Amino acid sequence: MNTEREQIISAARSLFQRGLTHGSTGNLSVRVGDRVLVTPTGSSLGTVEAAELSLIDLSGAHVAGPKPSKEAFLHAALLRARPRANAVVHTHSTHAAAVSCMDGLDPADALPPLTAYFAMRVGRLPLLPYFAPGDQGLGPAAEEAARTHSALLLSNHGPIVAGASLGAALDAIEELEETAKLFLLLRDLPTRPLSQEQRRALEPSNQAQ
Ligand SMILES: O=C(O)[C@@H](O)C(=O)COP(=O)(O)O
Ligand SMILES: [Zn+2]
Repeated sequence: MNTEREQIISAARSLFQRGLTHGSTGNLSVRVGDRVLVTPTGSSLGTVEAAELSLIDLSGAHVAGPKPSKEAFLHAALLRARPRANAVVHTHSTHAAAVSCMDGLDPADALPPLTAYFAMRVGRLPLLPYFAPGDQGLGPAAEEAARTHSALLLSNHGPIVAGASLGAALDAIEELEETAKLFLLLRDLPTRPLSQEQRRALEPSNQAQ
């Protein structure tokens, strides 16, 4: 059984090696009791090591290790809002980041349910207002939205997703990225998303993640 530290490093490498994060963007966290292990600020997910992870509490306060991600407060907000979630992943994956910059999106439902897998793994995707990275002013809106949604899109930035496990959060953020890609590919074509009834039949219950 991998430790939480090893799980974070394995997920970080996987995201980086597949181009889902670049440079020193993105951050990951895993709940450990009433503490949270989170990647340190300024680190590359391609090279960060298990011994370099930071520990915060659920208020977002730094407890031990190097200075945590500047988004530690957001990770803590999602974990507070979703007591059954145990992991949070944030990336700047290209297609989701592109959608986060588009004008005219429905802020309550930023991507249509193009596929069943999106409806199952992501559900509805709120678009949160723009705040500079690390601006704690985003915390209350993120916490409120996360009570009823496991995935959020940060305007002009990228997605952040909570899951019951790190594997579940990765599945969901990867599905969000693939659906953003489909959405951009299909922009000039007539498309037929799932109906509201088809969508509702597949959406995760808020309690399940
Ligand atoms: O976009 C940003 O600057 C952050 O949201 C980010 O992705 C990386 O920040 P750190 O985790 O503080 O390195
Ligand atoms: Zn970011």
